[in-house]
Amino acid sequence: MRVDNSRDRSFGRCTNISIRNQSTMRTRWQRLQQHISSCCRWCCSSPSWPSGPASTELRKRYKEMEASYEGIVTLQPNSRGIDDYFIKGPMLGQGGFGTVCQATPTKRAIKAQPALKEGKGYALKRVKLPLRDAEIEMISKSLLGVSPARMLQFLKVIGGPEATQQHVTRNLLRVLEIPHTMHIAMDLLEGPTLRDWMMENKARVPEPLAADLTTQMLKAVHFLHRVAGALHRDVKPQNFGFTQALRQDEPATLQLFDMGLVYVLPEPIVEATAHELYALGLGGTMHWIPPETWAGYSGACSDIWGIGLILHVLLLRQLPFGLQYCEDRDAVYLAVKECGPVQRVSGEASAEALQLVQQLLSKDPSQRPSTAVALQWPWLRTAQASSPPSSPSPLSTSRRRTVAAAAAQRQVQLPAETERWKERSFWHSLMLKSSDFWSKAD
Ligand SMILES: Nc1ncnc2c1ncn2[C@@H]1O[C@H](COP(=O)(O)OP(=O)(O)OP(=O)(O)O)[C@@H](O)[C@H]1O
Repeated sequence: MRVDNSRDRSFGRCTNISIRNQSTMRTRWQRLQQHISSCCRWCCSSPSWPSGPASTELRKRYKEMEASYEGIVTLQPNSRGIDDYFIKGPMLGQGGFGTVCQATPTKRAIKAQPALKEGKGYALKRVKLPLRDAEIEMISKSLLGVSPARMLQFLKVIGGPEATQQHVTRNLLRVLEIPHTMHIAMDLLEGPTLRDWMMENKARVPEPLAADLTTQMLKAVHFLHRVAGALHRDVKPQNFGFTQALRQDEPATLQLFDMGLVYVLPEPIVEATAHELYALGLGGTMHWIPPETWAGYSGACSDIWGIGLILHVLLLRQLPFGLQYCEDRDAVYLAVKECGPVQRVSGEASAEALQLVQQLLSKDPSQRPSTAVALQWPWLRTAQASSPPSSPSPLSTSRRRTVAAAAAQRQVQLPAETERWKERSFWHSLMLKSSDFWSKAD
């Protein structure tokens, strides 16, 4: 069914946007929202796997996929554990949903997934699965919503070599430790996250570099939409990372990682579907959620909003719409709901750069350029051609990121108590995790 946006006029003009009717999914999602806050309190105190339909289906799906894809392993209780597959190293980071450590694959892991290389370091994310069936249904919404064949297609794309070329961190092996843990082995990002880099570099980013980073982010999202056929739903600086430690005068490669909220679509996005919205409910990280997602809808154009916000921060060192003043969910919701066009701050960025920011941050998602259109934006080309290639300045701390190094960077960079509240809350918004949002949800 195609409908206009009349169901929620408060979010502005959304004419000509088709919304796929997924009413059953929506009802299910609304029901599941009651459980969202408890997602952050997943625990594995009970040794038994829940026996409801969603968990049975999930296990069945994994078993089916394991049989035809080397990127999946399921481990039964009392059989082998993750330690038979990876030798764990230092912690790399902790998100709201998982902890990530460095790890090298054992022969067994390489046998399971030959793309893993002996002696090479990978990032291993450990996610505790919920024990309640409703929560399993919620986090597996995407997995259970498409056919196993389609899901396999998606996993193969994000585990394949093209992902690396297209600025997406490869997900190589998923190990489901029944009953309670999922491990995901990814390529290791050796440089800082974009958030850590932005926090260390206080100056505004020169336009050629901002254009280069924006192009890389757009390419990543374009690949996810058009080739992998999925929506990311959590585009923010915390989810982009540099593949290598940053060095003066060396170009830096940015990659999109953290597929935790990814929604796999039945088919890849094409230009004709780039503005379709799907009733997926509310999801993402507070300050980075676009207007239509607050109203329960997301589409490819919703991922564009996050890139617009990042570009705004790169160019102007602040979030638009007064978002940096917003400390809670209601304030963020109101700021986005009431937002108008991005204001031009004269002298701070070129008119051409601001024009792209304004388009990416159109309140009406149908007015946002698709990734294909944005990648052709004249400013992205002219800005990069206008000066010799610039590179992001290296961070002062350790080249290889470890939790200690990242924490040290943050400690050094977080503004002191005496500094303005505005700036403190801006940095605070960059530190938020998607789970912080949910834990504060009603
Ligand atoms: N491939 C990787 N290479 C290096 N470090 C990584 C990698 N993936 C994740 N990390 C580190 O682990 C941290 C947490 O990872 P991730 O963002 O995937 O967790 P999350 O629980 O989904 O987070 P969030 O709650 O923000 O969505 C990241 O901020 C990053 O520092």
